[in-house]
Amino acid sequence: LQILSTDSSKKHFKFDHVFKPEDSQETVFAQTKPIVTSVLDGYNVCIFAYGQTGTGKTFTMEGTPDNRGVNYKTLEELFRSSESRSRLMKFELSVSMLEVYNEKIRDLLVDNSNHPPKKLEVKQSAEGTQEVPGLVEAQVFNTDEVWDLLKRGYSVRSVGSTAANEQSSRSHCLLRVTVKGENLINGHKTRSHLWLVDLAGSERVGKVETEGERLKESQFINKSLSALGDVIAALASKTSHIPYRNSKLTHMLQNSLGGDCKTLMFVQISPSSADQGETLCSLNFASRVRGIESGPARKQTDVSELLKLKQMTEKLKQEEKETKKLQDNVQSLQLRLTAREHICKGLQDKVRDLEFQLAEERKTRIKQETRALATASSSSTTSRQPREALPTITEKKPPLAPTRSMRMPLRRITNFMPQQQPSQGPPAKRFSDASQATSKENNNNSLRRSSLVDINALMKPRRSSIAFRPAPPPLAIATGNNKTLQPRRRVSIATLRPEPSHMNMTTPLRPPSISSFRGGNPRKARYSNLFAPDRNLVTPNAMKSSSRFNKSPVVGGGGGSSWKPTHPTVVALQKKAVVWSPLKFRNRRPSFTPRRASSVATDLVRREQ
Ligand SMILES: Nc1ncnc2c1ncn2[C@@H]1O[C@H](COP(=O)(O)OP(=O)(O)OP(=O)(O)O)[C@@H](O)[C@H]1O
Repeated sequence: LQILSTDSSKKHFKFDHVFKPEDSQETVFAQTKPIVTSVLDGYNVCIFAYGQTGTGKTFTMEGTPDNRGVNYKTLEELFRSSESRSRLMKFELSVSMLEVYNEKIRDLLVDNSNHPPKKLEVKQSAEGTQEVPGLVEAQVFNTDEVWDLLKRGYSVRSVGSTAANEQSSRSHCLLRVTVKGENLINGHKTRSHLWLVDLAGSERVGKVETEGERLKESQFINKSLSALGDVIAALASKTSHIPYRNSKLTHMLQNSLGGDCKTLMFVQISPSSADQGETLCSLNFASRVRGIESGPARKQTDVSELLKLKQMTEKLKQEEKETKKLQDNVQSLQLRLTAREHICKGLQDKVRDLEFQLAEERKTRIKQETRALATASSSSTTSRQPREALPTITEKKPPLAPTRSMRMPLRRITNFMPQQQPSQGPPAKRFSDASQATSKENNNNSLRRSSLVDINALMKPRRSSIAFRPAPPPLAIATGNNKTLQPRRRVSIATLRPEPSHMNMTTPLRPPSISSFRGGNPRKARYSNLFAPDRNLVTPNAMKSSSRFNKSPVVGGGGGSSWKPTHPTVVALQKKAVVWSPLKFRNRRPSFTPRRASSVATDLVRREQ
């Protein structure tokens, strides 16, 4: 492009394409179409129009209903191209419209007539791109919807009348087309943006004679365009710091200006020589933009999907770690449970064995007891004098000289065999109690009666029909302990109560006359002699004429006031061992027949003497 100045100087500018005044919208878009369709391939694309106010930027981008501009034709081409690739790719198109008016972002697709405009800010997303949270993003499926949206946005755009343009754009208008593509073959997804920017016209405040609100708008417009120029200069000079955030416009177009996107800029100039200076400024600015060497464009994958996949992968790894940890815990618990079950099984087996052993022992014990009972029963039938009771008698021997309380009626102690009854306490206990009672010589009669009653009650069930001398324990015999024989001496006291008609038996105090023995039954006489005490050995009780033995009433007797012995009494005292021979009682009643053990005892007594 060659600019002829008034001073005949020429300035040459080199651009990719120079459109002539007669070129149509189709001609302009024909040069634009290759780059806008790059958005379908996953590239970010930015197209913006820069130039002096009133030079046709809005006409180029928006166009008129009868002569539609790049915006509409771009979307029209995107729908057509996506349709042609529908076998390989699936696309979703959505549109956003906003304007930067006096350094404020306003959503053009929101009806703000009834409500104050919502404040929007530029934010950097996690993917590193600049986003405007809250901005309406309307999905479109055909060109009619696109045209309706564009008309609605254009209608609310801030437009004012200036000296240079009756419908001057007082803001930067930005149309953002978001394309989401998915490769139907390999599943690869892309998400890219196409920015179509109609910049507010640069203008010289003094020349356009702006004032008031228009002047303020012009100042913001020039400030933002100056920030855009600084960013372009920085990018061209490849400085380390790019001042994108000096204005909302440059901040929002950060990725489109200096990133890995494809950028196209229209520069509208005025053919009027009067606008030569503005034209040269615009051409110089465009020349700097053209000189920017940005990196190669890069296809934009769907970063959101990538981030989701990355997050899912990390979450999956974390869950795998937790799962492995839980599995280890479960395995450990299973091992512990198995060990516990083993221990429990061992204990159950032991309990079962013990129960079985206990049952066997119970059976054996029942058998032994049954056998013992049978044996005891059989022995009791043959002899009602169980030997089990003998040790009790021998161990608990009564005193030699029983006291008054201990003394039993002679008739009562005759012919009984004390037996041990655990339920009533051992008889020795009674004797022991009685021995304690004997330490008190002056017991009253009531105590004596109670003792007698107890003894009678104790001895009543053991009453035997025979006089019996039990054998001493074998151990006592072996050791020669003579004391084991003393209980025999106590039991050896026997009272014979002959029939009133046969007074053949006598006591030492009342010796029978020889004539009476001779005239009577010789057997009884001999038996009486056996129990006759030694005349030289007499117990104190027996020596007393007033002995209580003589005065003791006859149990079950006639109940006379003064008792007199009506029959002779034979007393075998303990100092006088009674010796008899079994042969002498061979023909007697079985109850009078002494046992072999008794004979042994007798022999021992004899040796003792
Ligand atoms: N190539 C063109 N063919 C026919 N008319 C045009 C052409 N370019 C611009 N115009 C007309 O010129 C007038 C101003 O154009 P436009 O509003 O597009 O300028 P602008 O650069 O957007 O101005 P501003 O910056 O103030 O908005 C409009 O009426 C428009 O119809």
